[in-house]
Amino acid sequence: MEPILFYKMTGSGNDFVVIDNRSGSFCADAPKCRDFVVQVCRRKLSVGADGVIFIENDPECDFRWRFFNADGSEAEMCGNGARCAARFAFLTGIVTERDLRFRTLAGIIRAHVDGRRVKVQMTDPFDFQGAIPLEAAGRSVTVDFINTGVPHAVCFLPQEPELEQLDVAGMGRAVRYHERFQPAGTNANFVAVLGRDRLRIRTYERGVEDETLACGTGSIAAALTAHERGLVDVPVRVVTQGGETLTIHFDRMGPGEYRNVFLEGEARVAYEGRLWQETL
Ligand SMILES: N[C@H](CCC[C@H](N)C(=O)O)C(=O)O
Repeated sequence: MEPILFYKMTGSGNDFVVIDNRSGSFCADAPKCRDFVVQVCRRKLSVGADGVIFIENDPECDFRWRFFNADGSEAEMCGNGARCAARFAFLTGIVTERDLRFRTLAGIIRAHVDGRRVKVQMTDPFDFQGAIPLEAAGRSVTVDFINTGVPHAVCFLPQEPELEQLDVAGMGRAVRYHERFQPAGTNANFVAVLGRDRLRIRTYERGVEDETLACGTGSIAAALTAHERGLVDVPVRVVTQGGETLTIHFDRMGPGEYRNVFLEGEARVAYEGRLWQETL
């Protein structure tokens, strides 16, 4: 069978296989698509990634996408993936303008591509819930919750050293699967406030089922809930586990109500690949 062409991209350490699927040859058969994603995301056994992005035709927008986590689950949105998708479309000539729009399950995303830096306007966050008490992994914690395209729980820690030492995989899994957030589950973010303009974050991602080096929608959730608590001003810079900083702009419209949410950071191409079927 023909090798499959793809770009391997990283949005601040959140890494993705990006495929031009305007021919429609993927995703038509959901179980096959899910199996393909799971196989290709296996590190050391195939390309390895946190997720797969398929770019497809759309009647109104420049394109539409379908986003899949490494476990094969399809997610409504991915902030870092959106930045990679926008740059991929510009680099491969799917779009010719630096300002573009694409359709996702969460809604339409606008993006501006400026070299490696990409700024995306997110869909409006919703379902803010403040100060939820939880028993997780044997600890009593309090989390805020907001949906920034996908569901996010945010736990603020008093000091950065506690964040560095935290068992994010263990605590994250306990929050992600907590009954309070079923059936959809949630991503789990652990945050330390570094200043009125900066946060430090570590994220356990639903669908990757582990800590990732960055999470765009999680960084937004942390910025919005920190602002709701009066801990930061706009814009908020979020220092991710991979060391890169994401910048988040937004307007607060009222208690737990945010609009005009923008996520900005680098989206890089690691390599262009030809995927051989034998690793699937
Ligand atoms: N794992 C997330 C989707 C990807 C979110 C993250 N990679 C981002 O950059 O927003 C979920 O299933 O809810």
